[in-house]
Amino acid sequence: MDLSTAMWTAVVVGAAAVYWFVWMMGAAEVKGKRAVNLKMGSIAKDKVQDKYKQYWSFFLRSKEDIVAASDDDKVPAFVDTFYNLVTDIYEWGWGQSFHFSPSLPGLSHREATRKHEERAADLIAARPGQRIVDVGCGVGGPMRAIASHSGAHVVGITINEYQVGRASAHNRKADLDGLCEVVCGNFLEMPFPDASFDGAYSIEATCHAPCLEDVYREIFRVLKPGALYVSYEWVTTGLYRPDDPRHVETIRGIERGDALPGLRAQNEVAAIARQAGFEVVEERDLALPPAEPWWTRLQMGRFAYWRNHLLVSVLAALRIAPKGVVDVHEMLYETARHLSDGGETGIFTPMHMILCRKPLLINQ
Ligand SMILES: C=C(CC[C@@H](C)[C@H]1CC[C@H]2C3=CC[C@H]4[C@H](C)[C@@H](O)CC[C@]4(C)[C@H]3CC[C@]12C)C(C)C
Ligand SMILES: C[S@@+](CC[C@H](N)C(=O)[O-])C[C@H]1O[C@@H](n2cnc3c(N)ncnc32)[C@H](O)[C@@H]1O
Repeated sequence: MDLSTAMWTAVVVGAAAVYWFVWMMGAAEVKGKRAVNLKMGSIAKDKVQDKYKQYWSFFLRSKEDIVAASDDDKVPAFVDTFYNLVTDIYEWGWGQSFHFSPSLPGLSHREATRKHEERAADLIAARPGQRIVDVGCGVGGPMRAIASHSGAHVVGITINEYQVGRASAHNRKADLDGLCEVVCGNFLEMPFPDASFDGAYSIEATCHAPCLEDVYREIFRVLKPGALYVSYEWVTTGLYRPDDPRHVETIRGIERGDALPGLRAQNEVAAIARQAGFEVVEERDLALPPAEPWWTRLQMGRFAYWRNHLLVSVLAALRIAPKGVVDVHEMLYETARHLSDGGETGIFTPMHMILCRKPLLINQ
């Protein structure tokens, strides 16, 4: 082989390797978002790093510090920034459903995710002709699963405008835009009339509210009397010891890497729901045995994280992705470690299920 043939062979093989690395290895589990298309929501490319720093210094504080600085009301704006920073990375590396689910032997992650979503629809007995609200809908993975499983009309609300665009595009692509609708708004002040929904659900979303009672009250307001509401809550369990520094570090790690103004304790949730006016029908940690661990999906991807880290670093160096994407990716990697510690030690669950009913007769 002469020199020029060898050089051309090297160029072709190199290009094929780069193509394979970026497009095949870096492809989203659920196709639709690829590494080369990573944006940071509606943040301009040159502002990503600043926005990330602002986010980080806000959530680096504990709940007590946020409250002491009277910064509670700034939480939704920082949660919005968070989702500008992470939405594309989540979609690329996890899929269109931004939540966990128990592993189900013999089923893929995607199938297990779907079962967890359909379970929510079944719990509130969603059916055709009903209007259901999805409180904190992300890019609509659960909404599409629930609408097609139940035949109900689902209206999702998210604080993040970029997610509204993504969710609406996915709805159209899935031919579900007749049954699924997305609005941008704050779930603490929803742009919906009183008693306008037949049911509601929230999947791993209300943990972003500084005060759980406020969001539960708002959901209560928009529900018709007799309607059901189910939530999958992020909480610390009874195994959490606030005097154990390793427990505290795990929980603080989960809070700062997931835009949470302070995790609540599992045994507080039902009392809060009652305080908001609901009857509590059922309450259960869906992560408890016989459920299989939800956190193994995070651990099994160690190699994938390193591959992804390399990929985002290359894309940022080539200025295809914004510079700050590497910081955000690193933050998520750390967060994954804390989440899986939380799962393994049992001090944290992302799926404390609470099923509530708005009473038919309300005592004033
Ligand atoms: C409910 C919430 C989000 C839960 C999960 C969907 C996300 C929590 C942590 C995320 C991730 C961590 C590691 C990332 C990895 C480094 C990257 O290469 C690919 C994406 C990750 C796997 C990413 C995916 C989504 C999470 C699992 C919170 C915010 C209330
Ligand atoms: C972890 S994601 C879960 C999304 C979706 N439930 C799912 O499982 O795919 C949390 C969602 O809550 C939304 N959210 C957080 N705080 C909010 C607020 N104050 N008002 C409306 N949406 C909010 C975020 O924008 C995001 O869409």
